[in-house]
Amino acid sequence: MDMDALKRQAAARALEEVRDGMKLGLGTGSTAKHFVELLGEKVRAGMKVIGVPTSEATRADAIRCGVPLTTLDEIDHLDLTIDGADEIDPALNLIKGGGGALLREKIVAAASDRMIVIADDSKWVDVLGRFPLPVEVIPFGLAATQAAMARAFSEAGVSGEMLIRKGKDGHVFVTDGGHWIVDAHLGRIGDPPRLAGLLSAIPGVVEHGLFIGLGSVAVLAGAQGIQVVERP
Ligand SMILES: O=C[C@H](O)[C@H](O)[C@H](O)COP(=O)(O)O
Repeated sequence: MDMDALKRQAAARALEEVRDGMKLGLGTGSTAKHFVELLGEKVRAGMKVIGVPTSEATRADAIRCGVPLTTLDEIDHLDLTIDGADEIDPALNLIKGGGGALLREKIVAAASDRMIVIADDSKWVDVLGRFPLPVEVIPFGLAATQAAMARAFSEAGVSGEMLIRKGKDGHVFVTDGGHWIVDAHLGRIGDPPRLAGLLSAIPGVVEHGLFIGLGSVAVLAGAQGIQVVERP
């Protein structure tokens, strides 16, 4: 089965957790897009839900699929967020932000009672870090911020190249919040909560792609079927 079919299966399984009347966080990326499309079918069949999108791309998808939207200014609490991930470890720590939406994704996940992470099972890893860690930064003082990041990496026992993300057009990638992303190629992150804390303490870092204690359940689709893993 191709990867896209697995992503859709994970999205369909997560949709079974959605109840009438729920306030939902809508994730970003190719897996979350399947969820929004399937949710749109339910809405057209009469289900009443309202969603908060985690990116301008998801906002456009949700509108196209007829999913009613609101914002975290109108409501301050969500029942459930469904989102993809770039890597998931057995503690359900995540790396997110491959699509650049980590900041809004984390704000929305943190405002939710539960977060279901949907993915094909290639995202499941023993140790996070093979996927470059996205760190959203303020362009002002970038060299100083990167130096502080290097110190944080060293304190957390990791190291690796930091690359400023470029878009397909070759220009610096700019997030929905107007910031830049540094992708840190760390290889192996032995202690994700420690690194998360160190990065969060750097003034020029707006947010990082380590999601610690936010994922409640992972729905993983693979050749052998669907696996549902609860956070230990
Ligand atoms: O910024 C993007 C998000 O964190 C995505 O959820 C993540 O990159 C996974 O995306 P995909 O489902 O396309 O692999």
